[in-house]
Amino acid sequence: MTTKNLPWVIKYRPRRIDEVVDQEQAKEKFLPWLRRWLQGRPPEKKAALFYGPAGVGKTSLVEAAAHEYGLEIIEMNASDFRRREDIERIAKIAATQYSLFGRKRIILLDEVDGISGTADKGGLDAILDLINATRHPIVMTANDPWDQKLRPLREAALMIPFNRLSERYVVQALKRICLAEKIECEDAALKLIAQRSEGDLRSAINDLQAIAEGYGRVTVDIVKGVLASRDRQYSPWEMLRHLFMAKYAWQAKRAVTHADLDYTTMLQWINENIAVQYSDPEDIWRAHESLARADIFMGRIMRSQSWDLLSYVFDLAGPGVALARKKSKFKWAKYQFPQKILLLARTKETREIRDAIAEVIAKRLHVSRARAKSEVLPLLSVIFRERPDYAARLAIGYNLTDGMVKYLAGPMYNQVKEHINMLLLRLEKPSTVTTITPASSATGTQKQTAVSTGARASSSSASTSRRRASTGRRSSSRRRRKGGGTQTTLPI
Ligand SMILES: Nc1ncnc2c1ncn2[C@@H]1O[C@H](COP(=O)(O)OP(=O)(O)OP(=O)(O)O)[C@@H](O)[C@H]1O
Repeated sequence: MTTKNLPWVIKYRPRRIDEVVDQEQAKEKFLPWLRRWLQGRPPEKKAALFYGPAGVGKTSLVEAAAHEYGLEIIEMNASDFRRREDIERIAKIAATQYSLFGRKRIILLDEVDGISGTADKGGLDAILDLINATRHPIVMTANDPWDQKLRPLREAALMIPFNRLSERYVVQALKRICLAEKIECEDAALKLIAQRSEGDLRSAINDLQAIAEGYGRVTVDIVKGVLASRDRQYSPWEMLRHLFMAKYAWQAKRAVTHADLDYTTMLQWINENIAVQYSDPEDIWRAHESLARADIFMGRIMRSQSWDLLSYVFDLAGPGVALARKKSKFKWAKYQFPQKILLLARTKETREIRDAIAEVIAKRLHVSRARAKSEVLPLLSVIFRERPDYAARLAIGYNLTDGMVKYLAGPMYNQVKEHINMLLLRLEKPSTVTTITPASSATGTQKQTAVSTGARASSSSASTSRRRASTGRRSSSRRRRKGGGTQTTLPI
């Protein structure tokens, strides 16, 4: 992926310790502890536990320090703590002094508060064993380290608190990104984003990128509009973005419960965008598995009206899909409109055109609309595809709209249109210009065009075009005699 497509939280993450802003107290505790490791004098507490709200620089500080001191990062997160072989793999690494290339290491155990209840007791014990045996610094991160079950970890680690960033620093960070991306950003707009983020720089940067990419600039009005709409409901695109970016189950659940879509359509949107967002086949498989279960519950709800099952749909379609991502790196994906919905829309459009053609035929041939549709329309379609010259006469004679001609002629549309134009030119005075003009009412809801000639034709209204269709040869020839020459209707 080029840096152009990278999420800005990744593109602009700190590379140096001094780029991690507004966390001076944390640095004051962490850096001396780390330096002792690097000087070969491991501190008494072999692990540090970074704790505090999301998006304030806990992981960034580890990464920046590793970069600055040339350390190799070995990283694990909560979902790996359950797999014995993963813990053993990391334990082996922790027990060796140097990496293959002679670099020192730092072990990062992200989100240790994700270890839940007794189910992960084995994982917790394995981490404690790791801390005892390690020959490398271990940094753990957590948002909420105060759970009773994490007590042994708290006791084994140097506790390092992280605070929410102050508004001033968030605004500064956003401004730097605006400059680098050459985006017009109003200071007051950045302030609004910062206030809204409540000290979570990750969420502020994500908001900035979404607004800048969506609107091309960041102004107070735009930010106000976007933030207000967010309090209401998520558009399908916002829902997907929040869902796939969710780090915690509650974020993913919020994305699906706030989607401004009916539940079945929402599942469709997620279904068709999983593979757009995830790249690892196993992640994709897991996400679809969870979504399929959500769909089964949805089916049950529709059949039995048991709406109490809805929370299972939300859990499986939200956290189930979001937390299925284990290996795929986050990327800034362009979500697509579900093809299934597009196809349904197209079918509706086609149905409307067929009805309109049937109406024209029924009036002309004095047959029912049903008969026109089942018996005449297929025949007409064959003629339009086989005999463009004759089709042109029919189109003009029946006063068919451009949409109708397109539907009947299919791939032969251009040929039929050519014949229509030639015919119209022959019928009119040589100086007349041939145009395809709007006749918006011909099929009710659709915007269509009727086949006509002459400069004034564009002003012809729907009712006159219908009248012309029924009065046929006499009215058109009368108009030609009068010298108006705006609409030609051919007999068949
Ligand atoms: N103090 C900071 N200084 C500079 N950038 C920051 C800071 N905090 C957050 N960021 C930006 O936000 C992104 C996310 O930060 P980071 O992953 O370090 O948060 P975190 O505190 O580890 O959050 P979580 O608890 O959710 O893991 C970073 O990539 C960086 O762009």
